[in-house]
Amino acid sequence: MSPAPASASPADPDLVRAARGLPVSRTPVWFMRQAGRSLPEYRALRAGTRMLDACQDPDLITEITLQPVRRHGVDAAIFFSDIVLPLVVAGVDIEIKPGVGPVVASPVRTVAHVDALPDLEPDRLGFLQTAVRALVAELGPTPLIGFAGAPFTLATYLIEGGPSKEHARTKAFMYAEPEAWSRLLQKLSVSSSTFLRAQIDAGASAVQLFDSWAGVLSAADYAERVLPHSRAVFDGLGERDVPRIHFGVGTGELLPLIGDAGADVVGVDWRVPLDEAVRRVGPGRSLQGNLDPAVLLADRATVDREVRRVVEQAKGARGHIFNLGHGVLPETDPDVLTHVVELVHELTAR
Ligand SMILES: Cc1c2[nH]c(c1CCC(=O)O)Cc1[nH]c(c(CCC(=O)O)c1C)Cc1[nH]c(c(CCC(=O)O)c1C)Cc1[nH]c(c(C)c1CCC(=O)O)C2
Repeated sequence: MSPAPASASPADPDLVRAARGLPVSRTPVWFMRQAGRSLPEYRALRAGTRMLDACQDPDLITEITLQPVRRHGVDAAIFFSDIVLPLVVAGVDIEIKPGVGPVVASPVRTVAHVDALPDLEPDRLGFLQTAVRALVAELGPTPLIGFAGAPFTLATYLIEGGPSKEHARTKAFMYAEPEAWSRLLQKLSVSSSTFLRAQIDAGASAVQLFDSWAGVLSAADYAERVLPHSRAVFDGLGERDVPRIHFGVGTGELLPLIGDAGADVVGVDWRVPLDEAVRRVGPGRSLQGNLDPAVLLADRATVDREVRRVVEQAKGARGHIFNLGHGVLPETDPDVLTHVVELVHELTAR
């Protein structure tokens, strides 16, 4: 029996319809890192609370997730959390240092370290499901995007012990210990899948898998040593019929492959124009992106010109979700974000 076609009803939000290549009333817009330091109300709410504590407090999660929806009128909320949270909940000692990023107390450097990594017990995610349910009730028709980190990007933090530019230790481990590498990525795929399932089962309408640092790999290494594990994350969602978005930075050479992980939507950074991305990604998938976040720091005429260019270059895509090519920079003026949402809606109203 062939699988049932992806279902969608006219009542589905534009984000879900664009992800499936169906007609929309206007191009949906949201921003990676829309909740966060560009918003004074976020900085006020976070004052005195550590990032990973905030990520485990249902009231804070709910309020922080809603802030950008209220302020900007974006077409989706993204669950406030972090890609390392499933590891933290499982018991791995990780801190998110302000201005640095995730720092791991005991990096994974040996086969024994891999085998000692704790599994994520789904019943530890009650706080997350409480927050998702509260959010879905508050959001009404606005969809909530759930997310997780992809196995490769999570492995870079575990192996390097923190953020890194070259990811040399990660690659060295991948080449030197192929079996342990595969076991590590397999463990991470299970935990990311568990994290996504918890969000979908509590009411998330779409999911995004962040493989932020996959762009440091050659296409051959990505295809052989990474992609199967990202695919396992999506496969682990089973019959849950929500659109799947897959994104990484600097993935120009990987665009023909990334969709094969099982994505309905491929996220593109600012390096590859969307008309070229359509050719590289191929048919049957929508695109998300790809305004350079730094453009938002420029003058209004430049912002408008670049927004128009992105909208124009997306015209050949099966569906388009407007976003930045990576996260909102903390120094961004939030009024510019609101303006971009209005402009995209105005330019694409049908
Ligand atoms: C690589 C990665 C991380 N975390 C994440 C990724 C993948 C996305 C990407 O490529 O940017 C994912 C993430 N992190 C956060 C979100 C929330 C949802 C959203 O996009 O609005 C999401 C989707 C909140 C956050 N995650 C983090 C913040 C800032 C914490 C603070 O407010 O002090 C937020 C709002 C911390 C974090 N966490 C991470 C980094 C590099 C940092 C920045 C450290 C810093 O510069 O201070 C790891």
